[in-house]
Amino acid sequence: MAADDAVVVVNGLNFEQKHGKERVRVARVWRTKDGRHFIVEWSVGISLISDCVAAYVSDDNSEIVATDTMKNTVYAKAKECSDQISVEDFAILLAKHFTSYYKQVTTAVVKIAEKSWERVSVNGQPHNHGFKLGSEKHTTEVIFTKSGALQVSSGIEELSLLKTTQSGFEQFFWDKYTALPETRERILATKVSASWRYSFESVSSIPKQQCYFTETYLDVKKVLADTFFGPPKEGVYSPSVQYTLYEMANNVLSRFHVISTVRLKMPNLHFLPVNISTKDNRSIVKFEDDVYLPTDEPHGSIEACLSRLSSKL
Ligand SMILES: O=c1[nH]c(=O)c2[nH]c(=O)[nH]c2[nH]1
Repeated sequence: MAADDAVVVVNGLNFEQKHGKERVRVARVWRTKDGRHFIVEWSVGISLISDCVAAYVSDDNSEIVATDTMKNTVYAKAKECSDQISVEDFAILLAKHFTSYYKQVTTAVVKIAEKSWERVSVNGQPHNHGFKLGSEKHTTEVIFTKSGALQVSSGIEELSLLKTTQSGFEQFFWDKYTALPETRERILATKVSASWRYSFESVSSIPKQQCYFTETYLDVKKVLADTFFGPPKEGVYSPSVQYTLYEMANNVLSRFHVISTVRLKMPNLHFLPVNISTKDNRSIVKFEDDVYLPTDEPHGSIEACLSRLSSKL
């Protein structure tokens, strides 16, 4: 748990607790006067560290903020947001509310995942109120304490990326169990999970721009994808998932000074060459960098965290 003050001694033992509500689903639509609509769909998780030890050790529930109340608060606060708000700002708004409204709450942890509803175009024109779902999710985690200490992280889940060439894997450690052939030509496919921590330590240090976090999210996503793919014509050679992951993380830290830590998880989703031959060695399908068997079981799992020397992990 985040705060040291969450640990108390009960009957000679250390005790820490928190409670909250998970997967509170809410969608919020904003409508402009000229008929253009905007929508977000969020799944909200709230966890409160509060002084309600009495409820654990006796039948005294008097200090419990009911998780049903937390759920209702999500809808009430969404209603109050008359202007479009980023998922990070909504998480901050909720966390600030819980820590200021309830004297017994010392820390609020709010996690939200936003679905990627994207405006559709019809006949080349952006539609006023039509949206389609992209595959990746925009996530955030906000930790806010009563004293005003803030941590904001954002992330991407399920960002599927694939390139059909400019990837290889050679000169890896060789032992009696190694069978994998070396290659300079393979498909590189992954489903990126990324999370990054902002260096802001209080609400007042966040830039005032309305959709600051949404824009930064889109910019980080672009840096991650552009680094993975390289320039449009020639691409960029990847000698391993590890190398490409490091380049992606490093580019995020060098482009965004407000980000102190970036964590990346990139499964290696194998596309296996297809070679089929008969018993008497007649080839039915001969692999010529064209027919693959896509598989995600098993898959390689590669993850790393890169942070500035000055940052707290
Ligand atoms: O880029 C890769 N990294 C690995 O660690 C690995 N291991 C493996 O079998 N293939 C690959 N590819």
